Amino acid sequence: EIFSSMAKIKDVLELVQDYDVKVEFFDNYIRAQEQYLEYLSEILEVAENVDQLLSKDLSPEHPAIAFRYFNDLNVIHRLKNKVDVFLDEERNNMQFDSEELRDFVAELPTEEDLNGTALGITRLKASYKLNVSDIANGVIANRPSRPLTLPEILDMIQYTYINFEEVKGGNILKFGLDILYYLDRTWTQLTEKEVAEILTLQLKILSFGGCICTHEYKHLLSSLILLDPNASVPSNTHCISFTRSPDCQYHREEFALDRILETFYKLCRNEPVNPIAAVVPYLSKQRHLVCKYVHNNHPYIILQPVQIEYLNEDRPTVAILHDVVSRRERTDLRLHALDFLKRSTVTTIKGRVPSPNKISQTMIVENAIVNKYFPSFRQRLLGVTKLASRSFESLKVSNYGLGGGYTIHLDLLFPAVKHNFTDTTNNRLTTMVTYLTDVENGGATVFPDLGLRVRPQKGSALMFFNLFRNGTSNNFTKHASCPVLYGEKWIANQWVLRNGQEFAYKCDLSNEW
Ligand SMILES: O=C(O)CCC(=O)C(=O)O
Ligand SMILES: [Fe+2]
Repeated sequence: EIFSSMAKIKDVLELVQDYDVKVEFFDNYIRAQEQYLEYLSEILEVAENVDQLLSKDLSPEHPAIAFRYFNDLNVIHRLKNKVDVFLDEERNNMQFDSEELRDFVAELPTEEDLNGTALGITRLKASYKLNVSDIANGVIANRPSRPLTLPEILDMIQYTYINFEEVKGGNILKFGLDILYYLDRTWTQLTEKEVAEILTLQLKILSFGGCICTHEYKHLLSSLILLDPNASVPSNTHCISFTRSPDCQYHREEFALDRILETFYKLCRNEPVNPIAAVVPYLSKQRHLVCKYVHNNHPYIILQPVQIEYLNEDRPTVAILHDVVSRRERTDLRLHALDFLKRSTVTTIKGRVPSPNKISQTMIVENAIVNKYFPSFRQRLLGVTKLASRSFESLKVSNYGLGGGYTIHLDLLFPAVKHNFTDTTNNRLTTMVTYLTDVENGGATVFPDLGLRVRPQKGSALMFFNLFRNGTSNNFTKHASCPVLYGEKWIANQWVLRNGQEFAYKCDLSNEW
């Protein structure tokens, strides 16, 4: 009882005064909890959004849908710092595992992923001549999805130009401008703020292209200033070399590509192309091309011979080996690879960096593992090619990403010595690209010089010889993977080195097969 003693009443009041400090603590605590709850409800909102998309059975193999997922999930990632601060201050007395939340957030797509996705879409647009209205309407490869909202499109364009300096390219500039012009023409109820945003982006892109003195730039600029006199105007900081005409008409024209790129893209779109003149004499034999069954008396294929389909008989030999990987092996290889996949990299003066030419993740399956877990696959390749097993490299499994592909290249380990006739380096004699999946749309392997296009067929291997008999590089084998337009592409590459094949493939001084 307190009321019956004045001394005790005073005591209580003093106690409350002492407690002020603690009140501040509670105040902070509650505010932090409120922020945290706010953060969690933002996560929930995004998760519900994604859930709703997923429940409509919309596949992330659809580039526009993938962009939308990433854009949504990135919202959570951007709040990462908030949750980190909260968790670090140990004010979390929530009923769930906060480390788990931290791990979850760390796995979500970053700005770099959004940049990569947006660039993937620009690559698809350029290589497959996609039309901007389709992209804006969420239609890719005739697969529909919900039209992108204006903020989503603007986000997509913004993300395209993050790290722009590193990815300079006409098609990338053209992508943003094309979509913005499309928006300009089609959006009827844009707010002033949205128009200003579009104008700012247009100016920014034009300035990337070094076009700030043009009539067009000045015109856009005056419209922007009218809308927002305080607008911060992007200035020309990057004057890049591909501005073709002084009045910057490039956004209305297609970029001129060099012949080989042009051929590459045409092959990707399955348009007819002619092989280069130098290989025409060797292609004449194509009339006699055969499709044959081979077992070479090899125990693994004697009961189930392998069908070889020649696409080019000579200089270089290009063939498809049908059904060399079983369904079980294809699934097991993919499952095995999944945990180890790493972004394909190249070595530069700055060390190993993500390869701009190969948009995929890869992993190596060592020979011991291949021989133990995938013996039939290995044996079938040995049986059909009659090559010596000691020169088989480890298997390299790759999975391409969004808009992922591999630009034109030769499969040589030592490109620097490719014209040296006294070359004794142990280069790659044979490539076998084994397709572990079909690809719904895109993702063909193409040979621009030969005018050849090979559509991935699960279980089959595309085989070609990279070297002439004298050991020098056959540059007609340059090849590329078209970007995956829709679906998923998994391959396993089996390279076979030259040394050790002296009996299987005799060498001589000729540069012929
Ligand atoms: O993915 C493809 O179709 C080709 C792959 C390739 O050329 C390579 O990995 O060297
Ligand atoms: Fe290759």
